[in-house]
Amino acid sequence: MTGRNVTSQPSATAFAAVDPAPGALETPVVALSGVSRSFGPTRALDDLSLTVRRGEILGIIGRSGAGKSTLIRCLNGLERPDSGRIEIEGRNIVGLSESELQPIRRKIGMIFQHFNLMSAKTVVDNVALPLKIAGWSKAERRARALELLDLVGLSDKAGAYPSALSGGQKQRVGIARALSARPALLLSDEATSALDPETTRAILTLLKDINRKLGVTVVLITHEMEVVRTIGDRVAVLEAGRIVEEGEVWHVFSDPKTELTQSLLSGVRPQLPAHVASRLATDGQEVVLGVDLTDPALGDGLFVDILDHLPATVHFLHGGIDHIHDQPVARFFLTVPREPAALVEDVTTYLRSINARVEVLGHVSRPV
Ligand SMILES: Nc1ncnc2c1ncn2[C@@H]1O[C@H](COP(=O)(O)OP(=O)(O)OP(=O)(O)O)[C@@H](O)[C@H]1O
Repeated sequence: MTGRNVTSQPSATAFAAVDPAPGALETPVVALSGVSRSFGPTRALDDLSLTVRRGEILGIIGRSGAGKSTLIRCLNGLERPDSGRIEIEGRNIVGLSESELQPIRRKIGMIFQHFNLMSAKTVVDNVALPLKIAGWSKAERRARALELLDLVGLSDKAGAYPSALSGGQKQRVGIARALSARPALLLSDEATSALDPETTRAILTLLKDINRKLGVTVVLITHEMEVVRTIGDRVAVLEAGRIVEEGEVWHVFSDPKTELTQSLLSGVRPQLPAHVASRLATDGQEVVLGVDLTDPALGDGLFVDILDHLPATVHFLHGGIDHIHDQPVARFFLTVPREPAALVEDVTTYLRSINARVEVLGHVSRPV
C-alpha cells in the first residue's frame, strides 16, 4: 500500500508534506459543478459550483439551514446529489458504489464538533482506527498513531481514555485521527464550536500549522466568523444552497458585498454605535457615512492623513484600522453636516478618490 511506510524518525514523517500524484498539483482538490440536492420540497443545494484549491483553507459560512452540512456530506460521499459533478482530486465521485468510494474517503479526514471519539478505546487506538480499517499492520498503525500524537502535542496521553481528556485535547486526538491516513483534504464541521476561546485559538493554530507543514487542504464549516478570519485563506458564503459571495478572507471581510455577508460579519466588523443606529432616520441635520478602505499605507499614517483632510465640521464617530492576514483594512463612521449642501458630496468624492467605499447610512439630529 502506498503512503504507509513508517520511518524511524516519527516527527519528520508526521510533518512530511502530502505527496500529490504527478500532475495533481494543477487539479483542484475539490471541484463541484451544478450540484443540487433536494429533500422533498427543500432545495438544500441548488445548482452549486465551488472549487477548493490545493493547500488552501476555505471557510464556508451561512445561516442555519443554508446547506452547509449537506455540502460537507456530499463531499465525503455520505450524501448523493440529485444532479451535478463532485470531483475529488479530479475524480467524479457521483454515482460511485460504496466500495469505489472507500479509497476516496481515505483521502478525506474529518473532524467534528463533538469529537466522535470511541470512549472504550485508548487515545492511540482511536488515532489508529482508520488505519486498522485500511488494513495496516498493528505495528505500523501504532507507530503512525504515535507520530501523529507527537504532531498534535499529546504523546503523553497515548494510553489515556477520552474521558480523561479536556475538550481541546479530545479535538487534538480527533485531528490526529483525521490525519492518520495522510488525507489530501481535511473537512472540519464546527470543530471549535464546543471549545472555549483560548482552546479554540490553540486548535486553530494547530490546524494552520498542519495546513502549512503537511500541505493538507482544509474546508471548514463554521458559524464562528472569527475562525474563518483567523485561519481562512478564502471564504464562501452559502445561502439557500447557493454560493452568494466568495473570495479571499481579507477581501470579503473588509468589503462584504451582500447583505447576508454583512450581517454574518457584523460581530467581527466595527458597527455603527447603538445610540446612533437607533436614531437613524431619513431626515436630520447630520448625514451618517459608513466608510470601508483597504490600503497598505493605512498603517503608515494614511488613516490620520484622511481624518486631517476632512473639514472640522465632519466628525469621526467610531471605527479604526484592523489587520486581516497582514492586510490593513479600515472601517469607520462619520457624521457630515447636511448644510452646506455641497459638503457631503465633497467628502464623498474625496473618500472615493482614495478608493474608499462610502455608504450613506441615514441622517441623525443634533446633538449626535
Ligand atoms: N435528511 C434530511 N431530510 C429532510 N430535510 C433535510 C435533510 N437534511 C437537510 N435537510 C434540509 O435541507 C436544508 C439544509 O440543511 P443543512 O443541514 O445542510 O443546513 P446547515 O447549513 O448545515 O444548517 P445548520 O447550520 O443548522 O446545521 C434545511 O432546510 C434542512 O432542513
